[in-house]
Amino acid sequence: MSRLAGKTAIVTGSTRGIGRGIAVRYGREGANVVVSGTNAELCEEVAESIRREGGSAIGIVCDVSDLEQINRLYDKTLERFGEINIVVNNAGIAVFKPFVEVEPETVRKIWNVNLFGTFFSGQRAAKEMIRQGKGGKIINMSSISEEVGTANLTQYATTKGGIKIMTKCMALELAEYGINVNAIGAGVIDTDISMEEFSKPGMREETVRRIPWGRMGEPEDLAGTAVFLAHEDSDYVTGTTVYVDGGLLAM
Ligand SMILES: NC(=O)C1=CN([C@@H]2O[C@H](COP(=O)(O)OP(=O)(O)OC[C@H]3O[C@@H](n4cnc5c(N)ncnc54)[C@H](O)[C@@H]3O)[C@@H](O)[C@H]2O)C=CC1
Ligand SMILES: C[C@H](O)[C@@H]1OC(=O)[C@H](O)[C@@H]1O
Repeated sequence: MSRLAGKTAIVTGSTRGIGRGIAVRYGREGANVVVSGTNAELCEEVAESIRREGGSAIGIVCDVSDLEQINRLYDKTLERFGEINIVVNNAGIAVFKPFVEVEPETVRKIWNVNLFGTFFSGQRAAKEMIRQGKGGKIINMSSISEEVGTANLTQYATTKGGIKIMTKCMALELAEYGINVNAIGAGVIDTDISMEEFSKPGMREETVRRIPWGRMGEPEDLAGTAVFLAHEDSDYVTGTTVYVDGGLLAM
């Protein structure tokens, strides 16, 4: 289980949920992992949990909606590990609200984290990978929401649709450098992002009822795909979304 030995991976928004699951798995696969998020203590806590298992990890604070902090994340990673081979642009937020009610500040905030953050972290990743001249792997966290509409999530789904086409355009531009750019299209995963929504009466049961696999996903359900897209086994895969959704999109 050392499929990523010798590689350095940044995972944005990895203090909990899906990002944490990916960071922990990357640690088990031998990568140097940079755990990142807006809370310094939590970054260090997750990095420490990876080190306790024998992995290599550090925590670096980064709010991905701030370009200066993105640049600091990459500078510090290079300072510590010398190279960046894998970047998972996972940080994301969602607010459930009807289209006709959602306020401009909320929309701006979501677009800044989900779109601006993914775009400019990806841009810096690409610049470093081109400079290093060894290719690289960029993985953007998307959703089934890039493909199907969801009521009350227009402000969020718009960002995932954007990430879908961003992934394709980046893949085209970066192919000549041997840099793969792909997305993971997650289904409904049991994390804090939708905790409030799923605590409404009947919501969880109704959602699970629609999932062919019969349960919501767990962060661990995505980790294997994240390893595949970070590994040379996926060298001929680029510009696409791999859906991990328990069959939701098959309906
Ligand atoms: N849970 C789900 O059902 C699905 C989630 N996703 C996506 O997966 C990604 C991770 O979400 P979850 O783990 O589910 O949610 P979560 O809320 O548990 O985790 C989100 C992570 O992003 C971090 N984050 C938030 N704002 C940030 C910022 N400005 N800068 C840096 N980090 C920030 C949070 O601290 C947290 O670590 C998101 O991009 C989300 O859109 C996609 C499809 C389904
Ligand atoms: C925020 C949603 O509950 C979550 O995010 C997604 O992208 C999925 O479609 C889930 O519904």
